[in-house]
Amino acid sequence: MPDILVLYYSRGGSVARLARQIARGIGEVDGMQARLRTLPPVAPVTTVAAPPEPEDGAPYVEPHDLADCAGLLLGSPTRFGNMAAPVKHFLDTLGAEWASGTLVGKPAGVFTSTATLHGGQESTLLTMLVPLLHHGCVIAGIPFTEPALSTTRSGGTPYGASHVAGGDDHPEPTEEEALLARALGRRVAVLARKLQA
Ligand SMILES: Cc1cc2nc3c(=O)[nH]c(=O)nc-3n(C[C@H](O)[C@H](O)[C@H](O)COP(=O)(O)O)c2cc1C
Repeated sequence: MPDILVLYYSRGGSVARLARQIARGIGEVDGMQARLRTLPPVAPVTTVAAPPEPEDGAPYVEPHDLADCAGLLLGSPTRFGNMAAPVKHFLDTLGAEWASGTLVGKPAGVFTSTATLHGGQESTLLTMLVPLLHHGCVIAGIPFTEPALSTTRSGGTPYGASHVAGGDDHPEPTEEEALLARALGRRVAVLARKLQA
């Protein structure tokens, strides 16, 4: 069974921690496992095209990761109500994958982190789904049958998993944010297994 790709960019660690919860959820589904991959930063003036991979944490994504995966979870910090530039930059390199239908029929979900409660989580999550629709992904959100979706006082949305880091950028998800991130990971993994059957 191919892996579920959990691909994210994170500068301060919040999105990375959500990614780990999502990976846990994927691992809770029999026969499924997560492949964690990250993205390099971009800069207005680039002296090194691809900075060296960080020594700890997930390696940088490679094109074959998209081809190999049975499903995809895509994560980004919120930047002005939208995804961060490294994620958009990566998506903009996927012309060949779009043309050959690499992601067609694969289940996909999204996740984000913000500083503030009403600072654009939903706009970020929804706009991250748009390119995934162009790629033919089968979109998965979080249904309200997950009780934490109705009780959370911070992150966690029907459009995807999320975390509110606050003004001090606290990266650790709350219990409910973590529960909902795991639920999204499980859901994409279960869907991938069914779609492959
Ligand atoms: C340039 C920039 C723009 C940001 N825009 C928003 C925003 O629109 N709404 C918000 O609540 N937080 C915003 N933030 C805060 C980040 O979304 C927040 O710190 C997030 O948790 C970072 O995730 P990370 O720790 O994985 O890098 C912004 C941060 C930066 C650097």
